[in-house]
Amino acid sequence: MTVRVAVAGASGYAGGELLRLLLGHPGVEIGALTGNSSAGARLGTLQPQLVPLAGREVAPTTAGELAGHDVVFLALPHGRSAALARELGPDVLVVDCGADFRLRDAADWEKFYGSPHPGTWPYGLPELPGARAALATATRIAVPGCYPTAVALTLFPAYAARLAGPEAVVVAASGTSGAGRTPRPHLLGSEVMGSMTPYGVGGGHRHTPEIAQSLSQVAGERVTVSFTPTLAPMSRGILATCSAPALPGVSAEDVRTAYAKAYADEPFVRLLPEGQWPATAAVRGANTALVQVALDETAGRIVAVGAIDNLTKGTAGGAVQSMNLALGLPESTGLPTIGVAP
Ligand SMILES: NC(=O)C1=CN([C@@H]2O[C@H](COP(=O)(O)OP(=O)(O)OC[C@H]3O[C@@H](n4cnc5c(N)ncnc54)[C@H](OP(=O)(O)O)[C@@H]3O)[C@@H](O)[C@H]2O)C=CC1
Ligand SMILES: CC(=O)N[C@@H](CCC(=O)OP(=O)(O)O)C(=O)O
Repeated sequence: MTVRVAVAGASGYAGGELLRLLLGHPGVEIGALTGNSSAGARLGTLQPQLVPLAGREVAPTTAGELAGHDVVFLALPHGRSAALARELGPDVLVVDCGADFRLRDAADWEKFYGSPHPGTWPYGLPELPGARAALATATRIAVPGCYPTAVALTLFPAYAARLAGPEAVVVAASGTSGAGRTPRPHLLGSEVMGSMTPYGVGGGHRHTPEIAQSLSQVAGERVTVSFTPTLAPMSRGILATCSAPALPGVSAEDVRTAYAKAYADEPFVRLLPEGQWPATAAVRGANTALVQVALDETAGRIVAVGAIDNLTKGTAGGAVQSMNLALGLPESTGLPTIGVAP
């Protein structure tokens, strides 16, 4: 089976990573590549790493250009997906890398995105309990945000096993590609190199409700999250340091056993051997999450750390993984698990 795939937002970081992965996918033929300000340019001038597509012209992002494909990936700014998706038939698999359809709670959406709630699609994080069944029959998929992917994979086993109390604390560092390709002063090399700084502090980051949504769903109760993102001087990668209160009587062995059980059969999540902690360099370009966990007995907290590549497992790799499930293909098809290090 070969499916014809279009990528809207092909000139951006997420679109570029999607195309890198799709070029190595044996069941895919790459159709339309669309952009906005870059329409009319050759892709090779925008994404020189995508050598086989260098001569392809970027088309404008319209429903007409995206029609006639089996799968359409949307890698567009927030708010641009709903209108396009409505014009693509119900039989087309639409995989949205943006935030528009991730949140179930309309009030959360309106508070953090400042616009009417566009709706909710099946959430493209296959490792979450119950997600694979929903994705197998989906024709619309909401790819999680990069921080929410990293945090959910790092913390959910503690909630699934009922080991943690409902107040999670997360500090996560991201590489600058997480902010997209639009030039902004705080992303200048001279601002980022040799420096780290937090942003969205105090519950203001729009990924806070998305993280809480996943953890609450797994926990079966409302989990609150204190989330502090930081910008790190690297192009790719997220390192999420997460903790939650250990419930009374929970032992280090309980914690280790819960994580080992959760990830025993997962193709893309690896619980590291005891004592080894994740590093972003090890997952660069791979659809892998590396996770480690410990019980801090003095503080009474479960501490877990996860590393992903924000553009691979955090966006494009997760999107292709979900596409595979929705098309009935083996979930790992076309997805690298080997990182590029150093
Ligand atoms: N970067 C990341 O790590 C992650 C990104 N995402 C999501 O993926 C989506 C794309 O992000 P990213 O690739 O980083 O962003 P970029 O800024 O790198 O790319 C944005 C893309 O959208 C196009 N675009 C810009 N404005 C419009 C418009 N008005 N109408 C149609 N197309 C437009 C751009 O086209 P042109 O260049 O031609 O103007 C470009 O192709 C976002 O929703 C983002 O939240 C999700 C998880 C992680
Ligand atoms: C470093 C950086 O700026 N990261 C982005 C998150 C990127 C991501 O996952 O985003 P979406 O929800 O936009 O899809 C941010 O904090 O806004």
